[in-house]
Amino acid sequence: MQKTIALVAHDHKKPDLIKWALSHKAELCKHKLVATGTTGGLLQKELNLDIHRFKSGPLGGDQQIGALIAEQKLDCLIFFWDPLNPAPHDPDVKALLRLCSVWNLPVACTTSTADMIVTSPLFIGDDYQRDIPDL
Ligand SMILES: O=C(CO)COP(=O)(O)O
Repeated sequence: MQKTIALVAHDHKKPDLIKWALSHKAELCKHKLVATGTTGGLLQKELNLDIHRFKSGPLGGDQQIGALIAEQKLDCLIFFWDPLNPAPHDPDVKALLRLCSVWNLPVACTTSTADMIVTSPLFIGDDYQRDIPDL
């Protein structure tokens, strides 16, 4: 089943995300891809895939992706945030990660976790239904 996957990386982590996405292009191209602005532009160029680009993270892109989660329109987030450099929009970053926990969304913040998510039979198959809050 086609899923919607969001791809986001902070500036120092963008090379890692591009490398990771190239190595999983065969799986990623089966799904609908969305991204924050700058990340999406780079990925589009490197992967040559159609990617819906939201606003840049500091301009509200993280919040737009958060809204997708709250509306149950997102299936997975790959978010390589930067633990070594402060972001001006840190509250937005925190809010996005918080919503992943609220909605039990599969989220990867490292390449190893991202590898495991997109190669998991639970991700690739159609049967797995994650629990979502009954609010
Ligand atoms: O800041 C970001 C995520 O918090 C990413 O935004 P960009 O993809 O526009 O750089």
